[in-house]
Amino acid sequence: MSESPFIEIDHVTFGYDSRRTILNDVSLQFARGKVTAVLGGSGCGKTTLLRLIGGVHAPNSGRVVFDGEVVDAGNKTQLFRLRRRLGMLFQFGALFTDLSVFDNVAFPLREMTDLPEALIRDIVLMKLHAVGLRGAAGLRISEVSGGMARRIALARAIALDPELIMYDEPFAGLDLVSMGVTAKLIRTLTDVTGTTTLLISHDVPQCMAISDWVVLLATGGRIVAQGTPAELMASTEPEVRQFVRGEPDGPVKFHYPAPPVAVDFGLEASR
Ligand SMILES: Nc1ncnc2c1ncn2[C@@H]1O[C@H](COP(=O)(O)OP(=O)(O)OP(=O)(O)O)[C@@H](O)[C@H]1O
Repeated sequence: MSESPFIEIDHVTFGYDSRRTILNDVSLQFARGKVTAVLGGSGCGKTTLLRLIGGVHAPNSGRVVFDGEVVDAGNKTQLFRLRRRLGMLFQFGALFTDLSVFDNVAFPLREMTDLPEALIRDIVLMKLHAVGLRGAAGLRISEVSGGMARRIALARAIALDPELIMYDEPFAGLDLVSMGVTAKLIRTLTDVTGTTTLLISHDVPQCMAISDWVVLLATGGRIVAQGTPAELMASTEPEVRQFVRGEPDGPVKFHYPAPPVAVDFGLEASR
């Protein structure tokens, strides 16, 4: 990577408590202006990684570097400044259901800036236009489909023109068409605005289709592999193949270690 990365995870170890390490000596880089996807099974620490980047938690050791600045989870002034540069699309959108589409997108602008309402209106309509939903501004959230809700959440995430956008499971719960629309939108927004995009997901095909770089993560934050989608799809490494093809069994076993079936069902004396 020639240019300095926008985000650097530098030998980070983290656990929510002392009993269990969630990320163990993880080092990763997220390139400027690119879409990077972090793929991995449930519980391997993807969301935790986003929380560390956002300064919600501090690593036990190692550093998170945000555009050259070490993130200090204890420094409120710094966090406020950095979070102003960060857009976040939460799992399932997390929209305010009692507000209109317009007010959901306007929310961060009203909370974080002193812009006059007339300007806020123009920005909100522009952002909704970018996701194809300017015409839906007056609807209530209860009146929109799941796919539309995801796009509204996207419009809200880009309201403040962030330099980094982090998407937590942007495809979860969507039908195939809405998934494709959302994926294409993430790619287009990155290209048009030059943001750095970080995407965490279980969805291999969508991530492969829109990412510049893909990281495969396993339990403990172990990096199984990383590379361009083409490199990973062509890999002959058994664990990578299992991952990208979604095969139920391979180096990662379907069965959690257990005694033989015959022993558990009393068909054979335990050894
Ligand atoms: N606030 C918390 N306190 C304690 N443990 C937590 C907390 N949040 C997550 N964990 C645990 O940390 C591990 C990693 O969780 P994380 O949400 O980062 O995984 P993930 O890869 O994003 O999973 P998923 O794909 O299911 O969202 C899990 O075992 C989870 O139970």
